[in-house]
Amino acid sequence: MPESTKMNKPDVKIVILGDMNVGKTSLLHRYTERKFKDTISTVGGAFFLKQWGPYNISIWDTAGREQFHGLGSMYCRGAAAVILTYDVTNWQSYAELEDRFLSLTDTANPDCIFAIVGNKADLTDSDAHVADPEGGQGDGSKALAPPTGPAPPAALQVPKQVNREDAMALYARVLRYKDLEEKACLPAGRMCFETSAKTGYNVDALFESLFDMVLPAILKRRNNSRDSTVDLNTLRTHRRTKAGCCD
Ligand SMILES: Nc1nc2c(ncn2[C@@H]2O[C@H](COP(=O)(O)OP(=O)(O)OP(=O)(O)O)[C@@H](O)[C@H]2O)c(=O)[nH]1
Ligand SMILES: [Mg+2]
Repeated sequence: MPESTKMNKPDVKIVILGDMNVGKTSLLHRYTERKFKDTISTVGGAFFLKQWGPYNISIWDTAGREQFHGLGSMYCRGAAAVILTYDVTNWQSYAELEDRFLSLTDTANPDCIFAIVGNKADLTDSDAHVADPEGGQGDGSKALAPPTGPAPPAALQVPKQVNREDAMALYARVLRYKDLEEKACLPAGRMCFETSAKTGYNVDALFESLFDMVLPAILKRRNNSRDSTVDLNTLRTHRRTKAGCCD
């Protein structure tokens, strides 16, 4: 049975946002199916459930197309983590994150975690052209990802328009937008990733470090709901006592 059909209610939610064509769906395919396959532009949104230890994590893929923009804040409602994705060869896709997508995260959890992800690193970076040697099966087991051949000659590489420093600067601005103290948050170095859905470069590292980072949010939610649970036995005894006027 596929992993996604035997799952229960999700404990926590992660949302992938970003402009159309940056590779959001491809990142999710790469992680869940260990493949880079043809995609069609996402309509609305779709989600995948991942079991991580005893917890169920839902990962929401959203549509980057302008016409679906209004749905973004709905998908972000209650999110414990948001992945802001751009294409490293496209400056506009980076600029759009702040102009168009950041405000959608107003509905996320107050302690939501943000990751900034520059995808399509294989187009610019020969390291990213090599399949991720840590590539796992998506279930925690590790296997070598298929080789992807030699890196393209430098002349065929696309110029990189967005650098890691730009991503780290955006991370700092996101924290300011959220009114969060930089010192109290996870450091930019851990939250900015360059990935390639095509080769698998850094894809497991992205998703699996986020899964670990949202675990405290799950535990907090469980504790809160335990605190607000009413013990029916206590309540019944109390009611009976009151009704009988014996107290
Ligand atoms: N070279 C390269 N191409 C990629 C990569 N990721 C995605 N692509 C290509 O980029 C195009 C868009 O990929 P999608 O995953 O559909 O993009 P998306 O962000 O989901 O787009 P929307 O659903 O429209 O918001 C496709 O042609 C992919 O094959 C990557 O890491 N490297
Ligand atoms: Mg898509």
